[in-house]
Amino acid sequence: MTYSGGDTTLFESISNDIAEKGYSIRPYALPEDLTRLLLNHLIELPTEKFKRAGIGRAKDHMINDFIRTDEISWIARNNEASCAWINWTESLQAYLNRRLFLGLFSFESHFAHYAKGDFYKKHKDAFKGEGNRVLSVVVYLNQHWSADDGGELVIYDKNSRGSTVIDNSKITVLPSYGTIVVFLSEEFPHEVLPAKRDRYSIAGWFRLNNSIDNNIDPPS
Ligand SMILES: O=C(O)CCC(=O)C(=O)O
Ligand SMILES: [Fe+2]
Repeated sequence: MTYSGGDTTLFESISNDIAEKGYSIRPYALPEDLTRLLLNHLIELPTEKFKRAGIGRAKDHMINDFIRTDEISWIARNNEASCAWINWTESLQAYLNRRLFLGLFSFESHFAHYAKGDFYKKHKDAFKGEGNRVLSVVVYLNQHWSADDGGELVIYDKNSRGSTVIDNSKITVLPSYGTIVVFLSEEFPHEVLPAKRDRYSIAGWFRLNNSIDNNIDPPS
Protein backbone atom coordinates (compact mmCIF):
# COMPACT_ATOMS: atom_id res chain seq x y z
CA MET A 1 0.00 0.00 0.00
CA THR A 2 1.42 3.38 -0.95
CA TYR A 3 0.18 6.85 -0.18
CA SER A 4 1.78 8.98 -2.82
CA GLY A 5 -0.88 11.49 -3.68
CA GLY A 6 -4.11 10.66 -1.90
CA ASP A 7 -3.16 12.08 1.47
CA THR A 8 -1.87 15.44 0.33
CA THR A 9 -5.00 17.25 1.49
CA LEU A 10 -4.87 15.55 4.87
CA PHE A 11 -1.14 16.22 5.27
CA GLU A 12 -1.71 19.83 4.33
CA SER A 13 -4.44 20.19 6.98
CA ILE A 14 -2.21 18.62 9.64
CA SER A 15 0.68 20.83 8.60
CA ASN A 16 -1.45 23.99 8.75
CA ASP A 17 -2.80 23.02 12.18
CA ILE A 18 0.71 22.42 13.56
CA ALA A 19 1.93 25.76 12.19
CA GLU A 20 -1.07 27.60 13.66
CA LYS A 21 -1.44 26.04 17.09
CA GLY A 22 1.09 23.25 17.58
CA TYR A 23 -1.38 20.40 17.39
CA SER A 24 -3.83 18.81 15.00
CA ILE A 25 -6.91 16.72 15.69
CA ARG A 26 -8.41 15.06 12.64
CA PRO A 27 -11.42 12.84 13.36
CA TYR A 28 -11.80 9.74 11.17
CA ALA A 29 -8.99 10.93 8.89
CA LEU A 30 -6.69 7.92 8.65
CA PRO A 31 -7.27 6.20 5.29
CA GLU A 32 -9.96 3.56 5.80
CA ASP A 33 -7.99 0.71 4.20
CA LEU A 34 -5.00 1.42 6.43
CA THR A 35 -7.15 1.69 9.56
CA ARG A 36 -8.84 -1.63 8.83
CA LEU A 37 -5.51 -3.33 8.10
CA LEU A 38 -4.11 -2.10 11.41
CA LEU A 39 -7.15 -3.11 13.43
CA ASN A 40 -7.21 -6.59 11.86
CA HIS A 41 -3.52 -7.00 12.63
CA LEU A 42 -3.95 -5.81 16.20
CA ILE A 43 -6.84 -8.18 16.87
CA GLU A 44 -4.71 -11.11 15.69
CA LEU A 45 -1.63 -10.14 17.71
CA PRO A 46 -1.10 -12.73 20.44
CA THR A 47 -1.46 -11.23 23.90
CA GLU A 48 2.12 -12.17 24.81
CA LYS A 49 3.34 -9.60 22.27
CA PHE A 50 2.00 -6.90 24.56
CA LYS A 51 4.08 -5.84 27.56
CA ARG A 52 3.30 -3.51 30.40
CA ALA A 53 4.41 -0.04 29.35
CA GLY A 54 7.03 1.67 31.45
CA ILE A 55 8.10 5.24 31.98
CA GLY A 56 11.51 6.74 31.26
CA ARG A 57 14.12 5.32 28.94
CA ALA A 58 16.77 2.59 29.09
CA LYS A 59 18.31 2.29 32.56
CA ASP A 60 15.69 4.52 34.15
CA HIS A 61 12.88 2.49 32.66
CA MET A 62 10.38 1.38 35.25
CA ILE A 63 6.82 0.30 35.56
CA ASN A 64 4.69 2.63 37.60
CA ASP A 65 1.07 1.73 38.26
CA PHE A 66 0.32 5.25 39.43
CA ILE A 67 1.30 6.82 36.12
CA ARG A 68 0.25 4.40 33.39
CA THR A 69 -1.28 0.96 33.22
CA ASP A 70 -1.55 0.24 29.49
CA GLU A 71 0.22 -2.52 27.55
CA ILE A 72 2.25 -1.89 24.42
CA SER A 73 3.82 -3.70 21.48
CA TRP A 74 6.55 -1.92 19.48
CA ILE A 75 5.99 -1.76 15.72
CA ALA A 76 8.59 -3.04 13.23
CA ARG A 77 8.49 -3.71 9.51
CA ASN A 78 7.67 -7.38 9.92
CA ASN A 79 4.11 -7.62 8.61
CA GLU A 80 1.92 -5.99 5.99
CA ALA A 81 -0.05 -3.75 8.36
CA SER A 82 3.01 -2.40 10.16
CA CYS A 83 4.75 -1.73 6.83
CA ALA A 84 1.71 0.16 5.55
CA TRP A 85 1.64 2.19 8.77
CA ILE A 86 5.37 3.02 8.64
CA ASN A 87 5.05 3.97 4.96
CA TRP A 88 2.22 6.32 5.81
CA THR A 89 4.19 7.95 8.63
CA GLU A 90 7.17 8.34 6.28
CA SER A 91 4.98 10.22 3.81
CA LEU A 92 3.71 12.43 6.62
CA GLN A 93 7.28 13.01 7.82
CA ALA A 94 8.45 14.00 4.33
CA TYR A 95 5.52 16.36 3.92
CA LEU A 96 6.02 18.07 7.28
CA ASN A 97 9.74 18.44 6.69
CA ARG A 98 9.06 20.04 3.31
CA ARG A 99 6.42 22.42 4.61
CA LEU A 100 7.53 23.22 8.14
CA PHE A 101 11.27 22.46 8.04
CA LEU A 102 10.90 20.39 11.18
CA GLY A 103 13.96 18.25 10.44
CA LEU A 104 12.16 15.07 11.46
CA PHE A 105 14.63 12.24 11.04
CA SER A 106 13.39 9.01 12.54
CA PHE A 107 10.18 7.48 13.81
CA GLU A 108 9.25 4.94 16.47
CA SER A 109 5.78 3.71 17.40
CA HIS A 110 3.88 1.08 19.33
CA PHE A 111 0.43 -0.41 19.50
CA ALA A 112 -1.23 0.26 22.83
CA HIS A 113 -4.01 -1.58 24.59
CA TYR A 114 -5.82 0.02 27.50
CA ALA A 115 -8.03 -2.57 29.17
CA LYS A 116 -11.02 -1.53 31.24
CA GLY A 117 -9.81 0.83 33.97
CA ASP A 118 -6.43 1.56 32.34
CA PHE A 119 -5.14 5.15 32.17
CA TYR A 120 -2.06 7.27 31.55
CA LYS A 121 -1.73 10.23 33.91
CA LYS A 122 -0.81 13.73 32.77
CA HIS A 123 2.67 13.74 31.21
CA LYS A 124 4.79 15.21 28.43
CA ASP A 125 6.34 13.00 25.77
CA ALA A 126 9.59 14.99 25.71
CA PHE A 127 11.42 17.61 27.70
CA LYS A 128 12.94 20.77 26.36
CA GLY A 129 16.63 20.62 25.55
CA GLU A 130 16.82 16.86 25.40
CA GLY A 131 16.40 17.08 21.64
CA ASN A 132 14.65 13.77 21.42
CA ARG A 133 10.98 13.46 20.60
CA VAL A 134 9.74 16.38 18.52
CA LEU A 135 6.34 15.40 17.26
CA SER A 136 3.87 12.91 18.73
CA VAL A 137 1.32 11.07 16.60
CA VAL A 138 -1.58 9.03 17.93
CA VAL A 139 -4.20 7.17 15.91
CA TYR A 140 -7.16 5.27 17.28
CA LEU A 141 -8.65 1.98 16.16
CA ASN A 142 -11.90 1.78 18.15
CA GLN A 143 -15.16 1.34 16.32
CA HIS A 144 -18.32 2.86 17.81
CA TRP A 145 -16.64 4.67 20.70
CA SER A 146 -19.08 6.80 22.66
CA ALA A 147 -18.58 9.50 25.27
CA ASP A 148 -19.74 6.99 27.93
CA ASP A 149 -16.78 4.72 27.16
CA GLY A 150 -14.26 7.05 28.85
CA GLY A 151 -10.65 6.73 27.66
CA GLU A 152 -10.54 10.28 26.30
CA LEU A 153 -7.24 11.89 25.45
CA VAL A 154 -7.05 15.26 27.22
CA ILE A 155 -4.55 17.77 25.84
CA TYR A 156 -3.66 20.80 27.96
CA ASP A 157 -3.08 23.89 25.86
CA LYS A 158 -1.52 26.63 27.97
CA ASN A 159 -1.88 29.13 25.13
CA SER A 160 -5.59 28.83 24.66
CA ARG A 161 -7.13 31.78 26.48
CA GLY A 162 -9.96 34.22 25.92
CA SER A 163 -12.03 33.02 28.81
CA THR A 164 -11.60 32.60 32.53
CA VAL A 165 -13.27 29.21 32.32
CA ILE A 166 -10.50 26.84 33.33
CA ASP A 167 -11.75 24.05 31.08
CA ASN A 168 -11.01 26.21 28.08
CA SER A 169 -7.41 25.08 28.14
CA LYS A 170 -8.38 21.41 27.88
CA ILE A 171 -9.01 19.69 24.59
CA THR A 172 -10.79 16.36 24.88
CA VAL A 173 -10.56 13.76 22.11
CA LEU A 174 -12.58 10.56 21.81
CA PRO A 175 -10.36 7.65 20.70
CA SER A 176 -12.57 6.91 17.71
CA TYR A 177 -11.72 4.72 14.73
CA GLY A 178 -9.39 6.53 12.34
CA THR A 179 -8.98 9.71 14.38
CA ILE A 180 -5.49 11.20 14.12
CA VAL A 181 -3.87 13.44 16.74
CA VAL A 182 -0.49 15.10 16.12
CA PHE A 183 1.21 17.52 18.52
CA LEU A 184 4.56 19.04 19.41
CA SER A 185 5.94 16.65 22.02
CA GLU A 186 7.59 19.26 24.26
CA GLU A 187 4.66 21.67 24.28
CA PHE A 188 1.56 19.80 25.35
CA PRO A 189 1.03 17.88 28.57
CA HIS A 190 -1.71 15.31 28.03
CA GLU A 191 -3.36 12.35 29.69
CA VAL A 192 -5.54 9.36 28.94
CA LEU A 193 -8.60 9.12 31.19
CA PRO A 194 -9.56 5.67 32.46
CA ALA A 195 -11.10 3.60 29.68
CA LYS A 196 -14.33 1.78 30.41
CA ARG A 197 -13.78 -0.80 27.66
CA ASP A 198 -10.84 -2.08 25.63
CA ARG A 199 -9.15 0.84 23.91
CA TYR A 200 -6.72 0.33 21.01
CA SER A 201 -4.36 2.90 19.56
CA ILE A 202 -0.97 3.54 18.03
CA ALA A 203 1.33 6.12 19.59
CA GLY A 204 4.43 7.25 17.73
CA TRP A 205 7.16 9.87 17.85
CA PHE A 206 9.24 11.61 15.25
CA ARG A 207 12.76 12.41 16.41
CA LEU A 208 15.47 14.77 15.29
CA ASN A 209 18.80 13.47 14.13
CA ASN A 210 20.94 14.14 17.19
CA SER A 211 24.00 12.49 15.74
CA ILE A 212 25.94 15.77 16.07
CA ASP A 213 25.94 15.35 19.84
CA ASN A 214 27.01 11.75 19.59
CA ASN A 215 29.49 12.22 16.75
CA ILE A 216 27.88 9.45 14.78
CA ASP A 217 26.95 9.80 11.15
CA PRO A 218 23.34 9.13 10.28
CA PRO A 219 22.75 5.62 8.91
CA SER A 220 22.63 5.67 5.12
O1 LIG B 1 -3.43 7.00 23.59
C1 LIG B 1 -3.43 8.22 23.73
O2 LIG B 1 -4.43 8.91 23.57
C2 LIG B 1 -2.15 8.93 24.14
C3 LIG B 1 -1.06 7.98 24.61
C4 LIG B 1 0.14 8.71 25.15
O3 LIG B 1 0.06 9.82 25.61
C5 LIG B 1 1.47 8.08 25.10
O4 LIG B 1 1.57 6.86 24.82
O5 LIG B 1 2.47 8.79 25.36
FE1 LIG C 1 1.99 10.74 25.69
